[in-house]
Amino acid sequence: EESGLSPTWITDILPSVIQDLNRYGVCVVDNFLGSDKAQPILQEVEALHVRGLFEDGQVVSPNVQDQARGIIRGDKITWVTGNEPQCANIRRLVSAVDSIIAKANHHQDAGQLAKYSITWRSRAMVACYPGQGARYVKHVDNPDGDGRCITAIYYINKDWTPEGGGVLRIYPEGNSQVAEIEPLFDRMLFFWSDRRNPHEVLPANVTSRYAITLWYYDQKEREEYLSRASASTAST
Ligand SMILES: O=C(O)CCC(=O)Nc1cc2ccccc2cn1
Ligand SMILES: [Mn+2]
Repeated sequence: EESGLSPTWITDILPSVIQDLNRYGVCVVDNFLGSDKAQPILQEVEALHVRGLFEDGQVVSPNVQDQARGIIRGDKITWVTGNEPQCANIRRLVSAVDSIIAKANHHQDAGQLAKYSITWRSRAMVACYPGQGARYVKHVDNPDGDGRCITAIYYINKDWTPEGGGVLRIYPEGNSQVAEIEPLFDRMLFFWSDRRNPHEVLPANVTSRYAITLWYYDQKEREEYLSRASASTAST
């Protein structure tokens, strides 16, 4: 794949990613990279963890009512660009996801994806839920138009069982169906980042529930958000 051409597997899964996002707002791809490529990614993440690079997520919410509810998220996170020396395999994952998102965005049958121009993405957020019931309360990733249009989450939990917990529950807007996504090894998940997909992480019992998240930005929404933000700081 280093030739820069997208591997055939990327073009093969593209239609189902586009179709599922348009139809359900959510898309799950199992055996995304194949275990021989997924395993080294897990090892890099475990190495980051062993080296103590994970910090507590936002342990207590800035606003009071959330504080009254106690911890709103129990994840520990670290951000990587993928260019760090020990993250070569994470970088391969990131470039594979970049390629899928770019091709889907420009595909002639992109549907709702066509209204976005996805020109930017976040760094990779590597998260670990340390077990003992760690969870993330129901929330929307992008409730107020900060530019994020697609959330991409890659799970790397070997031999996951229901007792392990840590299921991602998505409540697709306008749909009575709740989606329960098990954080399985080498599973890739895409969903719209806005209010269409409130979601929560149910209490995790396994020692470490790992996931790598990327957020993709729509250029127009991002620029409008930044100009609003700068206008508000200018006026203060
Ligand atoms: O790991 C999963 O299955 C998803 C967890 C999740 O929703 N994480 C998450 C993490 C976030 C960190 C900072 C700001 C917003 C955030 C929104 N969501
Ligand atoms: Mn989220």
